[in-house]
Parts: sequence; C-alpha cells; structure tokens
Amino acid sequence: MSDAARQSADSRGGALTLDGVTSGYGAVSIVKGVSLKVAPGEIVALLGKNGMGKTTLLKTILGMVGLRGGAIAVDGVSVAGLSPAKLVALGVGYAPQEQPLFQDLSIRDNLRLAVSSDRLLPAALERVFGHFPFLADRLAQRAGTLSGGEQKMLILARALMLKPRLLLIDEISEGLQPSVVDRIAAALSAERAASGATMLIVEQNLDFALRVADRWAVLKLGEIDDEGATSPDARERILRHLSV
Ligand SMILES: Nc1ncnc2c1ncn2[C@@H]1O[C@H](COP(=O)(O)OP(=O)(O)OP(=O)(O)O)[C@@H](O)[C@H]1O
Repeated sequence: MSDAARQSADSRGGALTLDGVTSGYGAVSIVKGVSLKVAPGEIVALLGKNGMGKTTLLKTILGMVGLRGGAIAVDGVSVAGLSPAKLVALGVGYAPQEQPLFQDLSIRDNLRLAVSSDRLLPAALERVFGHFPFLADRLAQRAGTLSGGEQKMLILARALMLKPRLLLIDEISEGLQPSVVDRIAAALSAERAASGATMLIVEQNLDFALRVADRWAVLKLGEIDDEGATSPDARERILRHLSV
C-alpha cells in the first residue's frame, strides 16, 4: 500500500461491533446482551431514558466498566482488556459526560493533555480551532471560568484533537442553549465529512440526535428495545419509547 493510500485508509472511520455485551456493577447487571454494529463513517445515536445503561455501555466499550459477557471489537479487533493507550492507538476517542476538564488548567493545557508529544500539538490545535475558533483566542483562560456551553465545546475539542476514527460521545448537548447545540451538531457533521469518523453518541436531545445521526437505537433496562434509520417517521416512534 502506498503512503497516500495508507494515510487515506487510516483516516477512515473504524467499525464498532458489539455482540451480546453484558456488564454492570457489583452483583447487578446493567447492560444485558447488547448487540449493535456501527459501520465505518456512520453516526449512531444511543437513546433512552435516565438510568437505562447508556453511559455504562460506553464505559464498557472503553474498558472502564468490565465486560462480563459478549464481545466488543473495533475493526474486528477485540478491545476487551486493552489499556487506554492501546485504545487511543486504535483511534478511539471519548467525550465523557462527567467533570472531564481540569478546571484550574488553561484551555491550552487541557487540550495539550490529549496529545502524547508537544510536537503534535500545533497541528492538533489547528484542527480543533477549525471547529471552534473561539478556543484560539482564549488559550490562556482557565477551563473552570468558561461558560457551560464553552466547556462542552472544549470537551469535544479535546476528543477531536487526535482525529479519532471512532468517537464515543456522552450527552454532549445536555443543558445547552440551542445555538450551542447547533455549533456542536455542525462540528460533528464537519468532522465526519472531513475525516470519515465513526461516532456513537449517547443523547437525550432527540432533535440533536436525529439531525446528526444516520441511525438510532433505544436502550431500555440494559437492552436494545428498538432501532432504525433516522427516517421521517423515526421521531414519533422513538418518542413512544421514551414516554413509557
Ligand atoms: N459506579 C456505579 N456503581 C453502581 N451503580 C452504578 C454506577 N454507575 C451507574 N450505576 C447505575 O447503573 C444504572 C445505569 O446508569 P447509566 O449512567 O449507565 O445510565 P444512563 O442511561 O446513561 O442514564 P442517564 O441518561 O441518566 O445518564 C443506574 O441505575 C445507575 O445508578
């Protein structure tokens, strides 16, 4: 394979395959036999009411919650038991829901933590400034002094620093005003168009999910209750699941 071909193959999205995934905490299983495929370059929204196991499923893919049964593969390679460094090497990125920023560090230092060497920093910063230009003007500002919406954009920017081939995003739109949700939706669509990244996005905001995703799945009590394409009839069908 030529260098150019390899570079283009490397920049394509990774395929995520979940096969009968079961996981949980202590004596309790939370995720119960979930099977789901996300094709290279596809964006799938994982929906569901509070406490149904969406975050637990993402954390299981990342190895932060132990796999109790089933299999998880990225591009056919099992990720069970892989270290965070190996996951990063496979191109897996993560934008977590809970307190993921170092509040006392500057924007620059929060972003710098995403790269293994300062040599990679300028190009990675340029990439994310393309999505969120305000970050370029505020590099010295402490992350903790950013607004809620700006912090969410910084979280996503940090996950995008390494040009992930598979991006897992946990409720990025939570608590945000519509204009910020629009900016984040635009950034995800632009990233996918530019790099072909695959994305699994956990969401409560149905409008955002349907705008960004190609397909959706509803998780109910740890199982996939329904799934489909983001076709015009999807909204009503999903709302029926979320209201009962
Ligand atoms: N570390 C933990 N120890 C024990 N139980 C946990 C732990 N983390 C989550 N749980 C429980 O697992 C269940 C599923 O939680 P999870 O965060 O995966 O749901 P979710 O669908 O992402 O919900 P939300 O939309 O509210 O974020 C909940 O009952 C939660 O209390």
